[in-house]
Amino acid sequence: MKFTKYHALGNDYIVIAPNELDHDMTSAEIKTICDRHYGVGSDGVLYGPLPSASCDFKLRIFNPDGSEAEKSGNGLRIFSRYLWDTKLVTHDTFSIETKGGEVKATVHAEGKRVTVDMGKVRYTHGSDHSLAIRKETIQIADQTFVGYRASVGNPHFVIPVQQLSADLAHQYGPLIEQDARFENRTNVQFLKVLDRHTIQIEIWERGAGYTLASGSSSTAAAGVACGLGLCDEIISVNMPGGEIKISLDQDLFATMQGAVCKIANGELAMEALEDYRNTF
Ligand SMILES: N[C@@H](CCC[C@H](N)C(=O)O)C(=O)O
Repeated sequence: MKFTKYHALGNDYIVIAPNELDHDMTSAEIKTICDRHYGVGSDGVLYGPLPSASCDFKLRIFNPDGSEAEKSGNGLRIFSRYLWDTKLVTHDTFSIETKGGEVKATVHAEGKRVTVDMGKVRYTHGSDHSLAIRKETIQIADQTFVGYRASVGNPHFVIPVQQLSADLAHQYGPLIEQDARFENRTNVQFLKVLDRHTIQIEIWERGAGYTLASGSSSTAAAGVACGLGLCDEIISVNMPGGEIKISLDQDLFATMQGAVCKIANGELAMEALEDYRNTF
């Protein structure tokens, strides 16, 4: 099965075209492909392009635990680069349908940089999209955190802190992701505001774990920083893997721009997709 691997600031994805398989990918296959010992290893699988009734292309996004995500900012930039590299697009701007909404993508510099209109940041995980930003106190193990829900199609819980560390994400991220108050689990960001145009985040991704960067997390964190009146509309988001630029308009429609790098074209042996772990 042919695949292409890319990373966006260290957030790595494997792109698989639907015609590489004679069936829909199973969750066990996705888990194996993403496994860093038994598979190729990645923070997720991008399955597409699929036909779309409303957009130029449709994309399905899978987490390494086999669950399906509504949206992925880095995933969308990577998929746009893949469309460019494989010459499936002949112009710079095109539309992509995801489970979490339709987006417009624009490639620059031969796809090495991509801009995606991520849609509106909403301060809820639910269907009431008119909600104002709302503080939530959450008790996790020995700690009390104050955070804010946000969604750009997929759910996020953003926690502003004074002292930011990767340990916070590693230690509390998995517990917050699985907390019963989040009906569909959540992505988690610890946020430090550096100035009115710069924030720094540490990320725990739903279904993936600690990642070096995340586009939807950057968008959600910038939306919360802006909603709290701590930042203006143009925000640089610093993460361990690098920087993403977010622009928000007055209605909180977000545009994200960042880098994409190709790692490899490859061919996965079908043997790896069999339940290899149970055979010895
Ligand atoms: N890395 C992504 C987010 C991927 C999806 C996420 N884990 C979820 O389940 O919502 C990004 O760059 O946005």
